[in-house]
Amino acid sequence: MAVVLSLRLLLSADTKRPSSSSFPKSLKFDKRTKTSVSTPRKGNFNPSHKTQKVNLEISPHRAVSAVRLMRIEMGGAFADLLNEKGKGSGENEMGYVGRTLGFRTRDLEDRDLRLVTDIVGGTIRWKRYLDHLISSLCNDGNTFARMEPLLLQILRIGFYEIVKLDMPPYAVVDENVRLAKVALRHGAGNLVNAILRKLVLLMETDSLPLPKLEGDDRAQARALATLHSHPVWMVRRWTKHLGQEEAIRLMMWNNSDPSFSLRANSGKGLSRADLVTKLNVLKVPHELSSHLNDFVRMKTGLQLVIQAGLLKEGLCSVQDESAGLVVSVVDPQPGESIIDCCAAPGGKTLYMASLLSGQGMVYAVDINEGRLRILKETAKLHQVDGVITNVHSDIRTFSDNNSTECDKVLLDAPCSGLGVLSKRADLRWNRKLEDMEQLKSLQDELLDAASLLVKPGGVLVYSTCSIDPEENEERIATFLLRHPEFQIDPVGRYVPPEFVTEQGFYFSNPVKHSLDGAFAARLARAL
Ligand SMILES: C[S@@+](CC[C@H](N)C(=O)[O-])C[C@H]1O[C@@H](n2cnc3c(N)ncnc32)[C@H](O)[C@@H]1O
Repeated sequence: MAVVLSLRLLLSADTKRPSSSSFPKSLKFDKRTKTSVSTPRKGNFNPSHKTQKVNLEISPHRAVSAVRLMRIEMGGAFADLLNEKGKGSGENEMGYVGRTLGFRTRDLEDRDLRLVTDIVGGTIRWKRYLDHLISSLCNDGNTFARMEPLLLQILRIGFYEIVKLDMPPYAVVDENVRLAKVALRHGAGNLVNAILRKLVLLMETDSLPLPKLEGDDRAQARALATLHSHPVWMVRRWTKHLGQEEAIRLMMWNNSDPSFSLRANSGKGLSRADLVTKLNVLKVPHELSSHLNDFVRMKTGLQLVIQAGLLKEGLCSVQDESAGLVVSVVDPQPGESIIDCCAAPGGKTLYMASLLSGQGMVYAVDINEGRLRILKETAKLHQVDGVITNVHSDIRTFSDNNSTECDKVLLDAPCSGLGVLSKRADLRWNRKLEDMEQLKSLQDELLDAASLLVKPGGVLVYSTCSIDPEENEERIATFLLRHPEFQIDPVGRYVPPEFVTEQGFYFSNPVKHSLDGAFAARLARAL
């Protein structure tokens, strides 16, 4: 469900991009800084597509991937959107190609869509690594620095297909050259040809120009950042906290294909056994979660689940087990009152509500009205709206103005998301080191506000989808200094022992548990 929720969020975000009048109908990209892409509109929205040129020589997945990558880089699209789309997504994507490049290709088939998903996600993840190779193979530094955006995306796609997807190299060269010639101009095609052929030769002699892991810590961090395609600051941080070997394993996890979990929605009367039957009919390979009764894990087949309408009908949600285990830490019981302080888009609220068996109340507070609206609609769809009250507010104002005290309070705080980089392909490039300080002081403020809403004898759960100790253990340590009325309630009674840290916190480690990274502390307020 989180996926469906975010899809809807993303689509609504898409529609809020600058008006189409500011963009030409189709364009050639001159300078990287001046690039624009045509503005998305809702639905199958390109009435003029029948009159647009159709170029059957260009492979649809490459044209769509190139345009999609351009849009992501411009902030006009989200990297994981394609994972989330069902019927009609091919037509929408081709609409963007038509308006951006001025021609369409043949329609996308399901296989093409899967390729687009792989190529877009992979090209984004491997951006630093690919750019290192591309710039090394350009004749001079200026060629790369001044490369127009569409040309760069075509080259990245070609490099990714050859180096990481192991696709037949000369077919990749031909197809990407053709795309550059048709979408840009003849000379661009020649450049793509020259650079990709150099790459193929280097691959054949196993002599890619990659940095060596040598020199001082900084030099090694830079080399690792290129070899595993992450920002240098993340590598330095993880090397410091985890050691180099573990940091490398983490980066390898972040670069691997994400797996997904589905939660059977008991609120709608669907048991996990019912969900398994449906997945078997769809021939989606899956396994039962060994940690959570309502969850199944799957590596592939999400598109099939979406196309079959299971998410749209509210029968199940896409939710990582690591998030489900945070709810286990809260341990909602029928009859309880629970405040979810940062609730939207509602993954945890909805799961908690489904565990209340119709008795009790989850107050879902969020500062973001749009996201909260989605939570409200999904709660209705999931038939758990009877036990959810939506509150649009900043939790700091809410706790100042309300004397409410509840049995349990969940603060699923805004965080760096460093635990979910395998699912969020572009997040590593958007997150900056400076964000960490701001996030930490926001987390402290939200913790203080949330603590006021816990009744004496009640429980406060602080959680993040970060693996960074400064956002996790450190925030709790400083909170406990400010709030001696709280103490750690070890989570061993609520989650399997492999997730319990020495201090009694819940921690899912992507490398160790093959789940997203997540943290939760359960804090009991004195009577
Ligand atoms: C990590 S997300 C929550 C995800 C959610 N718990 C779930 O499981 O789907 C953080 C949320 O905090 C909200 N938020 C940020 N600052 C807030 C504040 N001061 N008061 C209330 N909500 C806030 C954001 O709008 C965002 O929806």
